[in-house]
Amino acid sequence: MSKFQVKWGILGPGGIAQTFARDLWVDPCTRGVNDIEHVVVAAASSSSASRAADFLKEVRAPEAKAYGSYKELVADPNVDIIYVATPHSHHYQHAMLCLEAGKNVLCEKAFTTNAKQTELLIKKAKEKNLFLMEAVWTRYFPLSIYAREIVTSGRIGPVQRTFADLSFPDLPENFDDSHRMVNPDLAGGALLDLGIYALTWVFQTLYTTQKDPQPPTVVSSLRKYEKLGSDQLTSMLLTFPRKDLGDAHGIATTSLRISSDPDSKGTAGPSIRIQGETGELQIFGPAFRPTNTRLILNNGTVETKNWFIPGAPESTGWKNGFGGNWQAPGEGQGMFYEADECAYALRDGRKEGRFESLSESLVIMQIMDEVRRQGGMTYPEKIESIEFPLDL
Ligand SMILES: NC(=O)C1=CN([C@@H]2O[C@H](COP(=O)(O)OP(=O)(O)OC[C@H]3O[C@@H](n4cnc5c(N)ncnc54)[C@H](OP(=O)(O)O)[C@@H]3O)[C@@H](O)[C@H]2O)C=CC1
Ligand SMILES: O=C1OC[C@@H](O)[C@H](O)[C@H]1O
Repeated sequence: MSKFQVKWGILGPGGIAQTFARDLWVDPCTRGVNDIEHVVVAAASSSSASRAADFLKEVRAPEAKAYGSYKELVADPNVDIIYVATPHSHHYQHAMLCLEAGKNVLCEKAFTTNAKQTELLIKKAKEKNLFLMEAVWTRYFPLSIYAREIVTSGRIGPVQRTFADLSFPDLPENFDDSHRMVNPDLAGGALLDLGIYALTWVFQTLYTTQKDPQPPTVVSSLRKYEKLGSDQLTSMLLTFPRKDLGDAHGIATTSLRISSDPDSKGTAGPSIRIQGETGELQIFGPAFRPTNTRLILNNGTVETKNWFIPGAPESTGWKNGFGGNWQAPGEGQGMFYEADECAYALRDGRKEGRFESLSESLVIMQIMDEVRRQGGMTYPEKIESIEFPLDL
């Protein structure tokens, strides 16, 4: 059988771009995907072509084109789709650059700095008939597909409440003031970086899976990192209106000061609890890359599952410093699941991802705008701007 090949360009050769490109290298057959293949054909650094070339060597794509500017990358006719992996402050400018040049885009989370920017990217993608997807990779995991099926199958009854947390004890020592995780110039803070995953679980279970989903309301509390003004502790209570079932509640929390998993052994219990009238589904592991589930029904049934993420057989495992990015030997990171989704969309002519529509991404950005408004957290005007092009 001939395979559908996707030619990737990487924009911004930083930490996550490296993880993503390593995952593209994993043979799709190891996850039962036999009809597509991924190849990295180009990468661009905003500072130098040699940085892009070093990156390409690291990710085992030494033959790919290395560019010293993003403009050159978007003009490369050999590239099918561009993975935008710069800080979220810059996603609007960089994704718009790609779309204007006629490229399909997978853009890292958070989609943009604010909802207006997301809205304009969606408008541009539609106008140009291009594929656009926010890289909320967790949505494409087999574990997430299972969780959504548990909800839609009715096995736990109508879901009344979902709790989800993603917190890491990184402050004050792990990030200097210029780090993208805290620097307001790079749209830093817990909410846009980590809180989006807690919101992902709340939305997957109370919005994506509903027949006629309505945007929720939110009340929230946000504590700033005194030094810089970005958020370090944010808690959100969302109310999802439902016609026949009554309101459901989602509680999404995030922090850069405390941990979802203080002993790194899971002793603290599930990071996500999806609670229905006849049972609950618990999800274990960091909310962005969970690996275990436990279904507990009111009738006493308990079903536990491990969701191994297959990688290159020779992979010896690795850990990349902060934020719980690790892989056990033989594991992949799991970013290839979202890459596969992009491949199938390009092959089949779809313009958005199946498990998070662009309109849902927009609703989530609107919620994060509202949480920032309630907490009085603003970013510098230049990164909130909708002007394009703008040299940030
Ligand atoms: N899905 C996931 O699991 C993860 C997603 N992310 C997301 O990916 C994005 C990037 O994060 P991460 O890879 O950790 O960031 P890094 O700082 O490691 O890399 C970002 C890259 O963007 C480029 N860049 C362009 N302009 C700037 C600028 N003004 N300041 C800093 N870098 C710039 C740089 O490459 P150059 O200038 O050479 O082009 C840099 O290498 C974020 O939006 C983050 O939310 C991050 C970690 C995990
Ligand atoms: O998206 C992410 O997921 C993993 C975290 O470690 C990282 O900080 C974040 O950007």
